[in-house]
Amino acid sequence: MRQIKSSSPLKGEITIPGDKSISHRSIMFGALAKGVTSVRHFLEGADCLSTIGCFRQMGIEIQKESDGRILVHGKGIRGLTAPAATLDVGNSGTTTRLISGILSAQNFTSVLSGDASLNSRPMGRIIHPLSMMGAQIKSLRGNDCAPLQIDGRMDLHGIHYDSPVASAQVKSAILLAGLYADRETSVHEPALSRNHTELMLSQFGADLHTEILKDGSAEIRISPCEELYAQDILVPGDISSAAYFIAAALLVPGSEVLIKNVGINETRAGILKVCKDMGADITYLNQNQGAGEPTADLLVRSSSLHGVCIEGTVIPTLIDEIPMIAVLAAFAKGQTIIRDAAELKVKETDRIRTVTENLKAMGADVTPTDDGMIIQGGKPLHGAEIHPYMDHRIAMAFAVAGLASEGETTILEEQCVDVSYPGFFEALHTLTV
Ligand SMILES: O=C(O)C1=C[C@@H](OP(=O)(O)O)[C@@H](O)[C@H](O)C1
Ligand SMILES: C=C(OP(=O)(O)O)C(=O)O
Repeated sequence: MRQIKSSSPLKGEITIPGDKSISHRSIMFGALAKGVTSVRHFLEGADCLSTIGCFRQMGIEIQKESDGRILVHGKGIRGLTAPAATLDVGNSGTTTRLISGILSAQNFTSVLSGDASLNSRPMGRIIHPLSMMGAQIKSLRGNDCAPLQIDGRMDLHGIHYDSPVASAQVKSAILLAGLYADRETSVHEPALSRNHTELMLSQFGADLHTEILKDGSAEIRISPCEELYAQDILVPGDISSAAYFIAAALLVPGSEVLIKNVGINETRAGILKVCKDMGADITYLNQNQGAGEPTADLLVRSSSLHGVCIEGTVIPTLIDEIPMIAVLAAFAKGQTIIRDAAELKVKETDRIRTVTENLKAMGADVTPTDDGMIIQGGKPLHGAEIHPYMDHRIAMAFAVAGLASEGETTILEEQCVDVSYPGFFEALHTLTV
């Protein structure tokens, strides 16, 4: 457990660990490519280590160099070998869903299983479209959750799938299976979800096209692929992790923090737009197009915030940041409404419940709804005992809430932050002394 006290101004600069979504993909696509993929600024969080563990179990050599680079010795698109044991996907939804697309097309059987949270998250959303492609996937407990048994097939068909959710994990699972299909595969999603798979797979040599339709929905097409080719990847800082420092600097009066080299891909940067709409003082410096993913340094100064309405196509671009945004809203003047965010219910926890329960414990006026929450901001918050229920994003969002509240806040299960940000509390501490 970790004690957090109300803080003096945050000052200084910080470099954020690598993006979790991009780190996962660098290992997966590197494993399927011909040659050695080098990954700089890889996130060594528990989720990405689960991905590394799974590919090692399938015969891929992955090593860390003394300069910190991760080298993935890819064996080509058909080079994976049958794992001797169950693949341990830990707490990671991204590992589970993306790898399922790949495993559906292998010439071996595999079983995937994770921790209690992971094994209760919905997998029907990938079982259904992958089965349409001819995949053989069984939920071993018959509840559409992991453990999953995947009997790989070499004869997948290309399909068109109209996805009911804007989910990069669903989209990516289908596109990855589509690499191996007999014809083009396409996915339509109600709003464009994070597009790291499309950007990085193209860089590795796959043929992908994205079309944004008039109503804001998106269609992504992929052609079957003979071979992918190893790449040098530089992973940008994770905007989802930067979110905690952006919020801390905004909330604690007198703060000024420079957050270096943050990924600002439009399909991820919704939090920046929302913060600006709330009145935040954030300046972009050193903008860089870099290796396919745009980055910037963010200069954040404490600001007086006001409530906003967050809904529609912006939701997928900030879905993991909603716990932090809800805390910001509790400190902002006036009402904030978050809607169209029912996906929050199927993350590591039901984040509508865990966010509203913990905000209430700190004295906030918040009402959960079916697809979000309504927050009457501006009441002073007080310290409380915070229950993350092992959800890393809840632990970090409420540590920041504690910095801006009266008295002492206790974050239980502090170690859960290791899923996406090992060293988070120490990093926060360096800015508050
Ligand atoms: O593809 C990815 O890397 C991710 C997609 C999102 O999940 P969904 O696709 O379920 O929305 C996000 O919440 C998760 O943290 C990472
Ligand atoms: C939802 C998350 O991750 P995943 O789905 O990969 O477990 C997250 O990191 O907030």
